[in-house]
Amino acid sequence: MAARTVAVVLAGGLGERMGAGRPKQLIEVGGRPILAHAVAAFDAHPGIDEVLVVMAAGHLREAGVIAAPFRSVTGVVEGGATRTASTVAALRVLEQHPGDARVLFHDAARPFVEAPVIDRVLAALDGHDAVAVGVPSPDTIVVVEDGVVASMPPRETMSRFQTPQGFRLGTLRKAYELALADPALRATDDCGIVHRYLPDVPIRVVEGSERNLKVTQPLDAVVAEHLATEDPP
Ligand SMILES: Nc1ccn([C@@H]2O[C@H](COP(=O)(O)OP(=O)(O)OP(=O)(O)O)[C@@H](O)[C@H]2O)c(=O)n1
Ligand SMILES: C[C@](O)(CO)[C@H](O)COP(=O)(O)O
Repeated sequence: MAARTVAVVLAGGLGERMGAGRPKQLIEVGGRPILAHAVAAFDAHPGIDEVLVVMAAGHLREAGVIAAPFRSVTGVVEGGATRTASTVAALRVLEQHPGDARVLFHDAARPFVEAPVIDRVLAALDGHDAVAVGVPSPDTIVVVEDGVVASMPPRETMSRFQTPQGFRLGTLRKAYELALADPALRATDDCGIVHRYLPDVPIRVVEGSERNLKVTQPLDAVVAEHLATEDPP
């Protein structure tokens, strides 16, 4: 199979912090589900060949209906109990793709990812096997241990990670192979897996966007509704 560029939209979570009684990616903002916004961003991007949706168990039919209008969606598959397990489910579906394929993992909970951010990730994958998206932190970030400050990294070195995170598929496969053999595996994202298990692989960080927020708690849904209805910048 020729190397393609695949966007995986991770929608396998249950949205417990949102407390909406159903996965937050099914909630509507600006008149359509959060999941539809995220899928639409990749479907419309000329650099993306296909989109794979990973959905929470019990909600595949609903996700299928949402994904149906998008021509580049090639599948809606069931996720796992953790974000990491949902990525593994996607990697299984992508088994036939060659190692030099480009794959972008995006949180369905980030409905307003913009084309320039996707452009930057794709461009950086020409020179790097792993790419993250980050924005500067307006707050001072500290490491807290046992309720006291253990260290205060210089703020200008701090970046808040967003998605999509991009990889050459072979590199991500290798990182996950090592991760899955580790009984102490814990990670909040796919770059975390590469950083921990393939520490010699540089992870290029490109500029994200403040609009690319992750809808996590009820206040985020209010902000998202506002962003969905305001005029584009
Ligand atoms: N088992 C999981 C958990 C999370 N995700 C996805 O990873 C993204 C970021 O996760 P998060 O914001 O934590 O979503 P939830 O897990 O749904 O939220 P919560 O932790 O509040 O339950 C979301 O798009 C979510 O659907 C996933 O695909 N599979
Ligand atoms: C991948 C991520 O969005 C980067 O900020 C974040 O780590 C996801 O964390 P979550 O706990 O699954 O929301």
